[in-house]
Amino acid sequence: MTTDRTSAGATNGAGAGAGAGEDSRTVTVRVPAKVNVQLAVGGIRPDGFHGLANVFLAVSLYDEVSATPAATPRLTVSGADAGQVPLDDSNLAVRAARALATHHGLGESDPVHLHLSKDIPVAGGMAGGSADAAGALLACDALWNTRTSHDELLALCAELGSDVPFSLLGGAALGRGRGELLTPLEVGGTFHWVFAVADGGLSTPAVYGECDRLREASGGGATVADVGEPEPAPALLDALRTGDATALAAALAPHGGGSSSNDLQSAALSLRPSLAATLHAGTAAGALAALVSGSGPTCAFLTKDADSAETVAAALLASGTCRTARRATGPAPGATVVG
Ligand SMILES: C[C@](O)(CO)[C@H](O)COP(=O)(O)OP(=O)(O)OC[C@H]1O[C@@H](n2ccc(N)nc2=O)[C@H](O)[C@@H]1O
Ligand SMILES: Nc1ncnc2c1ncn2[C@@H]1O[C@H](COP(=O)(O)OP(=O)(O)OP(=O)(O)O)[C@@H](O)[C@H]1O
Repeated sequence: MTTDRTSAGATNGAGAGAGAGEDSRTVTVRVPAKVNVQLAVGGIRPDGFHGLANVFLAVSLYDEVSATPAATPRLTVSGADAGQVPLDDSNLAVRAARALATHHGLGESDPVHLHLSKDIPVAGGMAGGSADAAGALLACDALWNTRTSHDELLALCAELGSDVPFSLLGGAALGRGRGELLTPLEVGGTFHWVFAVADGGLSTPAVYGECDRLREASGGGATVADVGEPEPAPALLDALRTGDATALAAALAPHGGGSSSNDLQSAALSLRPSLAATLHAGTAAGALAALVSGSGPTCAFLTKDADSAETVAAALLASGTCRTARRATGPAPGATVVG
């Protein structure tokens, strides 16, 4: 079911611009979801974030963000998960538009109607809110003709959230720091994925907190000193560079069994034990590898090709272990103006 929700006063500024009426000048930006093919989580830093070696891959599930001049600020959202998206000032797209306006000293003089057409699962570990933030930045920059440089846009993205710079960049990249310091990665082919979307989301801070709790309980500690510097796996980077799905699958489960290149996987499973059945259903149907996407609860399945992806998606749906199964390929381009 598609819902369309509206909020008045939810975008940049509170008042009407001088005579500005809603008009037909709309800029639309398409932004991809992500899967973390590796998420090596270090210790807690003094600022409360975790140091990461975060290998991002953008995949072909997209949100679209449209910005239109309006008499008063507005935010509307459509899509199957629209009911779960906040319409107030906490919405990341609203925060992004405000951040850009402030950066250019525009104040509240150019109210916009932001519309989010959501196809990325909400609170699913696929950076949906981050995609909307990156999309709103690019759309408002084009609408306001503020000509923000790529580096300035990346800096604004980093202020909005750790995943937001990658949503702007797309493709594949290694994220250091808290995930915001990006180095683009070469990818030698197209990878086919299936994403099993769960009922209900998981909170990202709660999953990081559970990761710390599990580490402390096993005697490993949770600070930088205890955990050490996270590093990307050379075999995983090689598999991306050569476009070799079988080699990438091996790197996603480096020690066989239930091991995962995603250090948050055991925390997501601890908070949502039913995900074990989802992971099992996909591998039993022939997926090359299965892992939790980022902080979850979406589960990601790497498949040999498009036909295998179709088989795995059908089996996941039939298993009753997920709400829906979506097919996608990666890498996908980053935030792009489409209209
Ligand atoms: C799990 C991932 O999606 C993997 O890409 C990201 O690390 C999360 O990125 P995000 O959703 O953009 O997260 P942010 O909005 O920056 O941070 C939300 C919360 O997640 C936790 N957080 C996030 C990133 C990070 N490197 N360490 C953390 O501990 C912190 O509790 C933080 O307050
Ligand atoms: N534009 C937005 N779209 C979706 N959620 C948003 C948005 N803005 C703010 N949020 C809030 O952010 C929370 C996380 O949503 P999001 O879809 O970004 O999760 P996620 O994909 O798990 O994030 P990540 O993978 O970056 O950790 C939601 O529960 C919602 O309250």
